Amino acid sequence: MSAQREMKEKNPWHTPVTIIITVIGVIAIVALVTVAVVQNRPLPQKYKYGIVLDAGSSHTALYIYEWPAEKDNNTGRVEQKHSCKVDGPGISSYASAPLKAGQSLRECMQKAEKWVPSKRHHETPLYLGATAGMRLLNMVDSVASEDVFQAVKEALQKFPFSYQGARILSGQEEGAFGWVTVNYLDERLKQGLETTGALDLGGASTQISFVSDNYDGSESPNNSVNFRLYGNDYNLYTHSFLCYGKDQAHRLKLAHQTQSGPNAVADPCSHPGYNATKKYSVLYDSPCVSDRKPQGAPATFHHTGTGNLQQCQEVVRNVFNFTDCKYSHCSFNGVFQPILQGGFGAFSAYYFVMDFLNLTDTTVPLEAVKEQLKAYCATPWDQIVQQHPKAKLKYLAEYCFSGTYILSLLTEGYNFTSVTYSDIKFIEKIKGSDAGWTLGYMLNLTNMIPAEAPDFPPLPHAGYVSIVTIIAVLIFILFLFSLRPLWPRCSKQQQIV
Ligand SMILES: Nc1ncnc2c1ncn2[C@@H]1O[C@H](COP(=O)(O)OP(=O)(O)O)[C@@H](O)[C@H]1O
Ligand SMILES: [Ca+2]
Repeated sequence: MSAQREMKEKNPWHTPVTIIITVIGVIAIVALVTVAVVQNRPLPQKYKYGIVLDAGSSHTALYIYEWPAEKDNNTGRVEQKHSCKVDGPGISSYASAPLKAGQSLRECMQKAEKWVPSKRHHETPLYLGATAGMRLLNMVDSVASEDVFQAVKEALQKFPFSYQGARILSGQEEGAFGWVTVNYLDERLKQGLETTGALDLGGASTQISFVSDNYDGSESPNNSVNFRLYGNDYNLYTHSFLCYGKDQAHRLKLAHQTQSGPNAVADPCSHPGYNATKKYSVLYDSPCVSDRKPQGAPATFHHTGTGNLQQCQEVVRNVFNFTDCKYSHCSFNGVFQPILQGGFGAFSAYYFVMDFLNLTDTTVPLEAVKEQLKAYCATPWDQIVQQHPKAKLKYLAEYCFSGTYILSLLTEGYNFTSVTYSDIKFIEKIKGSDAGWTLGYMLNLTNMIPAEAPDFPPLPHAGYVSIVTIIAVLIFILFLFSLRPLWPRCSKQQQIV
């Protein structure tokens, strides 16, 4: 008993000085770590929002983007929170009833009011960008185009958001912002990685945008767009082909086919058994084809299908002009294009069509892709309708053409080969956000991509707290050791006991 008491008395941890020092030390460390944690704890996340309406030639879609409030101009954190497809056709189809263009947007706008927290409504920027459908309407009837914009503007201003305007994007903007979106979402811009090219297929126009080491902008400066993003300079090649979206290209092809016999078209790009009566006035109601209307054409023509891929490829080829090129390299129609470089993301109708045809896998050799398409085109129309009861008939009637057009555009138009075909990825979304020009457009207009690389804190929060804790504990241990002369000597006695 007495030996135990003696040992207790001699144990350094039981002397009043060391007990007090230890308690104070522990309290100090706990306080230090608590301050470090509390001071640097991420605040409850607050978000900001932005809304972009994509007024395409075939339809309008609304996108709501969201990003953490305190990191406006920082990293790749803007995400698509919600999208809404407007019912009905694109706004350019309302040329003769502009008010309806405005009304058509109401439903999606009301949904947007619910998605964006009401206290953020007034600071949420709202943009509408129109693409090739309105470019074409503006070309043939600029008054009608103004009326549509006026109606759209009045409809949008009724909502509590911060309306920032509605306008037609140039083809270059459409191409360049699609490229920004793809590379922003992939975090290639922030990390300064090699960028991905962007291929966008719409209904009325199509865009190709990429960075090539062989292009400095001097040859055909109209195709050049320069960006400085996160401290890197990009010299982007971009071109938009008006009338080469898949709906206008379909008109170009039909217009060409009706030249030879205006009463009937036996179309190798339509399925065997397909049969429809079409109006010339509808076919030629577009500046892309209006100059090709045959003299004295009847009011209608019979459109029937023969389902032959090889012949379809031949008629599709006719929509491109490969003859004159005054540059070192051209794609088609005498348009300059540098040598293709790097990977490409192909989105919008590229994806819709190739996904429907089960052809999004580009590791499948091009020849095998064509074989599959050949079999699809040759399938009788009634069988196609039966197999896809839910698909829209208008789309269904054109997937054979659309697939053929896509392959022809990529290989004969842009010069992808059976080797470089696998550099293309058919994509719909990247990390939950749709690929398209809208995100890039908003990032640009809100200055959300800085020209210079942002400064990052040297350590993440968890690393900072751990280091502070370890250093505090080490200092405390060192302190205890510095008090060693005060420690009673007990170890020998413990051994004796
Ligand atoms: N499910 C689908 N299947 C096939 N094509 C589709 C589908 N959804 C949309 N599309 C097509 O995608 C294209 C979208 O083009 P859009 O953005 O409206 O025109 P633009 O960009 O030329 O102004 C249209 O040709 C439309 O028909
Ligand atoms: Ca589009």
